[in-house]
Amino acid sequence: MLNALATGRGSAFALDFETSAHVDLDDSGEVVGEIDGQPDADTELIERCVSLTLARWGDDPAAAELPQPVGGTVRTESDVPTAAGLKSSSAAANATVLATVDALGLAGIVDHEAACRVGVQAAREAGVTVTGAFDDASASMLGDSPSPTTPRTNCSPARKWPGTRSSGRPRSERTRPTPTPIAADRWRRWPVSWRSSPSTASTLGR
Ligand SMILES: Nc1ncnc2c1ncn2[C@@H]1O[C@H](COP(=O)(O)OP(=O)(O)OP(=O)(O)O)[C@@H](O)[C@H]1O
Ligand SMILES: O=C(O)C1=C[C@@H](O)[C@@H](O)[C@H](O)C1
Repeated sequence: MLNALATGRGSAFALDFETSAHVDLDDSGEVVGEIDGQPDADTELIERCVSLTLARWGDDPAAAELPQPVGGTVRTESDVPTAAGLKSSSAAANATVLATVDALGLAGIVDHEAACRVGVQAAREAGVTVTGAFDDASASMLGDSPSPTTPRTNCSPARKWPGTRSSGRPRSERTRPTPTPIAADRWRRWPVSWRSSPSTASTLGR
């Protein structure tokens, strides 16, 4: 294991903890997140994961027809302890992106590496990573049974995608680490795998 904070390059391995996400799409025009057992926790990361995934693949010709204006709910459950140096956020982001892909009817079509990158982007935007933590995210997504799929990278950004609004306390009152400014850099390619049930996806902890 190598921490990427010093050089921007790191490595990580998966632990046998499970994180699950359940996504339901609706016509609310907003994405509302919930973390099981943590009513005051910050849900911005998982909401951004849903929104970015919809923006990336919602217009894919193979995607299910979406409600308009598209929104939804996302709920995570996790065995990964938070704030323990185990990057629970990477597992939550991965599970949420995959559950959203599943809700779009694109499970098995969307490339797992690309899905992982969307979670990393959401983590950057939510301010829960310094480097992007692609090492942690890819270790979580990879698990123990790689299952490569055909890359599908083209989609149109023409549709208006949902913003985010969380239930519960105002953001200012919720528990959240101080965001750290990050430098823009490039993600590396990495094979990943995942397993899921309809609209629900699980990933391993780092
Ligand atoms: N299970 C989860 N579901 C949804 N969001 C989560 C989950 N775990 C973490 N997050 C989001 O990520 C943020 C940071 O989580 P955490 O404090 O565990 O830090 P981390 O960066 O994931 O890990 P580390 O402990 O290695 O620093 C949380 O405030 C929350 O917004
Ligand atoms: O947020 C980050 O950029 C990182 C966090 C830690 O988990 C590190 O282990 C990782 O390499 C990078």
